[in-house]
Amino acid sequence: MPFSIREFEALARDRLPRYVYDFMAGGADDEVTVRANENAFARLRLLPRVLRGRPKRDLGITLFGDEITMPVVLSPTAFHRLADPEGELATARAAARAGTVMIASMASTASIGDIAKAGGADLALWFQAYIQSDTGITRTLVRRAEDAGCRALVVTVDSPVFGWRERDHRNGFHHLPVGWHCENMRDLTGDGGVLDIEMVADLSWDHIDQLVAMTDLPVVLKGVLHPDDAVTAVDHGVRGLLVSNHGGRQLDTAIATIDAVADIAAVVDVPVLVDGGVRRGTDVVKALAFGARAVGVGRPVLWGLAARGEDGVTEVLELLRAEIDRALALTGCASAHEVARDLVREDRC
Ligand SMILES: Cc1cc2nc3c(=O)[nH]c(=O)nc-3n(C[C@H](O)[C@H](O)[C@H](O)COP(=O)(O)O)c2cc1C
Ligand SMILES: O=C(O)C(=O)c1ccccc1
Repeated sequence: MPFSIREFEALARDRLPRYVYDFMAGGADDEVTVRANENAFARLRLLPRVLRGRPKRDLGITLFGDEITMPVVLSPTAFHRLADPEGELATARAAARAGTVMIASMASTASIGDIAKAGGADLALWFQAYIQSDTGITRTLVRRAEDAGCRALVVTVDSPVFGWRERDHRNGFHHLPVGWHCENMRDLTGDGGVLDIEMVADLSWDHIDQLVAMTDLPVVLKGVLHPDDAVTAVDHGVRGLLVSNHGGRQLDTAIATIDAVADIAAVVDVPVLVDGGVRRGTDVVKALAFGARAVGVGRPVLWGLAARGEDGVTEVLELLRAEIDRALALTGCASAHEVARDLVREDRC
């Protein structure tokens, strides 16, 4: 069994067709931000406390009333069937087993209803949506998420247009293999077809007002990086923020997310999550120190899924759990809530 997420990535790379690995690993333009997300974690150094007498650690946290067993959620990623034949159904089972949140992508290769069934009653399932230009379509997607028992709605706002992914262009990867579809986009117009997901360039805060009014589910904005946008979001009824640069797949040279999260957590009272470049338990502790309630992982889940299916996702999540537990012990913290800002220092060199 691999000993680290890095080793899972190597296994996945060996197993996947080149164009699939490139789609998953790659990002926009020169991939500066893909690398920056990971490098920014490495640049931060921990300043541990000693002799605080803690027999064991509590990794649990609460999100919108649901208790989850560790401060790690599965960020939404498209097309899990490219990684494993069971696709999102395997991911949902692994998330349920781990006792954490799965954020299912609108671009899933299984429908939100089928994902909910696979995960079972214990899975805290959230749905990620791109707001569509036709409000009726957006409303239908929201109803499907509600009917599936989703506990929150995550609206991705960093994608008014699609990022320029050079690897995909080089590989000619623009569509799913024949016969596979974004199952959430089926039967939206009454003709039994599957709609393409639109990136909508004129999205505005009005759309967020509309969406918040459309549902009783808590709305989380994904892709906020500027503290002023975070404050505005809360003013518009948004109940949580996922600080994200889409894993470096949208705006290249965007700030590393761990460098953005503290300034956002400082100005809002809602739960703040962060994703991008989390590969070790120590990364999670750094995010908690900067005020995040939890982190999201995108690619690590895909590496587990590609390497060993459902068990691979479980192994990735359990590796992270063990690493977080060890990092908490070694920094002198008894729980996720005890991680204080002064545990992290910028590296001086
Ligand atoms: C292959 C792939 C597909 C993704 N698809 C989506 C998506 O459908 N919706 C979305 O909001 N974010 C999507 N993302 C972004 C992730 O939710 C997340 O922000 C990012 O992967 C976090 O960085 P990490 O991969 O370094 O953990 C995708 C990321 C990857 C790598
Ligand atoms: O690849 C992505 O990052 C992504 O967000 C996406 C969205 C819709 C369809 C396919 C991929």
